[in-house]
Amino acid sequence: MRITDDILYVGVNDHNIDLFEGQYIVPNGMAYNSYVINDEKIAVMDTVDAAFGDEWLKNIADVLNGATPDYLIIQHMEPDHSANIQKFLEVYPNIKVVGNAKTFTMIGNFFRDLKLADENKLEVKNKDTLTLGKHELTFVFAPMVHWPEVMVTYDSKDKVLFSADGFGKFGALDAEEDWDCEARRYYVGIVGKYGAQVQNLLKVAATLDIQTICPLHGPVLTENLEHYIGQYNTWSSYGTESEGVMIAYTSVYGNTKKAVELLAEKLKEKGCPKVVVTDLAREDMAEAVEDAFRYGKIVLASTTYNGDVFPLMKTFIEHLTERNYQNKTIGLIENGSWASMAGKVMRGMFEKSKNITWLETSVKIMSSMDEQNKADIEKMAEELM
Ligand SMILES: Cc1cc2nc3c(=O)[nH]c(=O)nc-3n(C[C@H](O)[C@H](O)[C@H](O)COP(=O)(O)O)c2cc1C
Repeated sequence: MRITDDILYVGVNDHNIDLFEGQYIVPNGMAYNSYVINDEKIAVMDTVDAAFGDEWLKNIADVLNGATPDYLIIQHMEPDHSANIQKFLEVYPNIKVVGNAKTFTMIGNFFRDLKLADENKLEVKNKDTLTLGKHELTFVFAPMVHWPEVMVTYDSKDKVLFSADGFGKFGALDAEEDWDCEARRYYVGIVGKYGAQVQNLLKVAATLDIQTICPLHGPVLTENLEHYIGQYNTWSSYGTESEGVMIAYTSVYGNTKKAVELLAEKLKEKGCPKVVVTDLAREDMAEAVEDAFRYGKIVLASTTYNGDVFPLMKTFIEHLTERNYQNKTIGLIENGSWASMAGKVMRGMFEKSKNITWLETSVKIMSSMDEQNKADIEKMAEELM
């Protein structure tokens, strides 16, 4: 695949993957992207997952027609991108691996048998440039987006931003699917905690003339870049992407679920633009977490369980607070049969979260809804509109 006259795609699709990063289901697989910049000097941008080393090397050889690369640029050290440095050196022993000080420390720690000679290393500092001929590359450090050694690379000739894991998504490149949905699940799940760092990077990106974004996962972005950058701006500022309400619940015997259904019905009656109801025991957790970040208003409804909140709700809230959940309006529905604790625990879990607005109305059910609960649900729906 040709991206510009001189930039070629040499990545791979993975349809064998079980879980991405040990926890995310990827029904449409995963792509590990890699690119060749073909100039007087030839640079390869990142490697791919260990399982695809041979396929990747073949892709490179196919586009190089016998030429030899000069540089292997390592933007990010997660092994799905860095696993084949050794393999690459075995085929091209005279190349220089380009990275920063943190990259080289991580190479040593991840790959104990890989002894990089000084002549195989080119250490760069933030904003350093590397000229390949017509192409001048600028390395922009992006610490904690989402690892400390991450750097992105800007090619001023073709106006391409190689964005490391930024602008990536789940799904192999041969899968036809909506970008926003799987890019949001990827972003919130994997980078969500580091909104402030992404905002810093977006500020630098705004100073560059970018016509193409080449991420390490997901499709190369060539059109409508304002949309993708706009989405990243919303996500990283913990803004509201879509109007509506998300209701996440757990229920053992179905009484909390009934209250949730009533609330959803009331909201729809009142014309709420979107009501998303999520059963935390049955939905993909990453999908639920993604929705909680997407909407500005959420309602958490949970049973009390052994003097605590139901475990799946606890896990869900931990997923939110761990990712710096903020700027949201939250309502609570709790249920207990003798000493309800769920509401108190749920609220307490957001103690350190910034800019949370609590609905005035909360709903406290004793086993099953009574008339007061129904009236409160009506009031809660009113408040959410
Ligand atoms: C294992 C277990 C532990 C529970 N612990 C408590 C508790 O500590 N306090 C309480 O008030 N209710 C407790 N309950 C009862 C439920 O919270 C209560 O029956 C609630 O109404 C269930 O709502 P649901 O119909 O939506 O499942 C417990 C239930 C189960 C199954």
